[in-house]
Amino acid sequence: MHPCVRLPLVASPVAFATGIALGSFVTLLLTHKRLRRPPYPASLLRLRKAELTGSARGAYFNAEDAPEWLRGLFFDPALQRVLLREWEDAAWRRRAGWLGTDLIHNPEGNGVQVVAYFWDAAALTLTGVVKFGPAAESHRGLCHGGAMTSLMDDLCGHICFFSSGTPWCGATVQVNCKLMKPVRVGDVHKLVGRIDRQETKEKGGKPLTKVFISAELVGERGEVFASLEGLSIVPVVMSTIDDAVSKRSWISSDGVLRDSGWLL
Ligand SMILES: CCCCCCCCCCCCCC(=O)SCCNC(=O)CCNC(=O)[C@H](O)C(C)(C)COP(=O)(O)OP(=O)(O)OC[C@H]1O[C@@H](n2cnc3c(N)ncnc32)[C@H](O)[C@@H]1OP(=O)(O)O
Repeated sequence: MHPCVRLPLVASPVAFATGIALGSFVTLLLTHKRLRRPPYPASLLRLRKAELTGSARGAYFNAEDAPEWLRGLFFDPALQRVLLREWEDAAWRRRAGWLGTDLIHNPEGNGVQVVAYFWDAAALTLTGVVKFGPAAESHRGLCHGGAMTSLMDDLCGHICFFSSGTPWCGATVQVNCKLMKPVRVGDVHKLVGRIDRQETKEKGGKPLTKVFISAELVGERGEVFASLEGLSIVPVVMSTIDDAVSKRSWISSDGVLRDSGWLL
């Protein structure tokens, strides 16, 4: 056979191997690039609180989305804006092992929503902007009492975590909620909670702290719609998964309290 005729037979395994090598190289490059890509949305890792004013800036709820009477929270220097990655970044939330959407912090939700939390570390006070959507309805045009109770449970858990250096350090064990006025679908109210006192004692050779929490859901004219007397206990290990997400810590800078999940 003429050597020219045999050439493709010899060349094809070489071309095949070269293709494989090239393909692997490109895949490696892409993977490497993906691993090195800054966390999404990258801007949320860098922005100072004062810059979180408009939706173009990244967070799903900002000063310009808030009613006038609550806008000051976004600019109060005593308050840190809380940005947890699992609330803001749905793709990361799925990748990191969450199974669904947060009952209270779902950007796409239309039930009861805390759309922004602000932490005052000196006063141990947590303030939230709360929206009540149509999925929270029970009586015609009015919200379900469970919407207010879920809200209070969320505050109780978070106030305990924000006041501590590590996440998932405790558990809410009591949410005693007083429902005082009907909340209308479409209302936007302010939630204010605080740590009233803490009692530490020894249990099984280890310290156990009871954190007593109170809170109110208030309207624009100061009317109280619901109140809370809550109790959390610390430490309690709630997560059964031992990974980097479970070991997150707080990053406090430029008026923002972020979880270290933004770095994962
Ligand atoms: C940096 C990144 C951060 C990310 C943060 C994400 C945040 C997400 C936040 C999400 C937040 C969302 C919302 C959420 O939070 S979601 C979590 C909702 N909470 C739960 O699911 C808790 C369920 N309960 C339990 O699992 C157990 O009860 C635990 C494990 C907590 C305690 O069982 P354990 O067997 O270990 O303890 P113990 O029974 O010896 O009790 C110890 C002490 O406590 C007292 N006690 C107990 N229960 C009650 C009670 N009901 N009322 C009054 N007191 C109570 C008890 O009398 C005793 O005191 P004393 O009698 O010795 O004086």
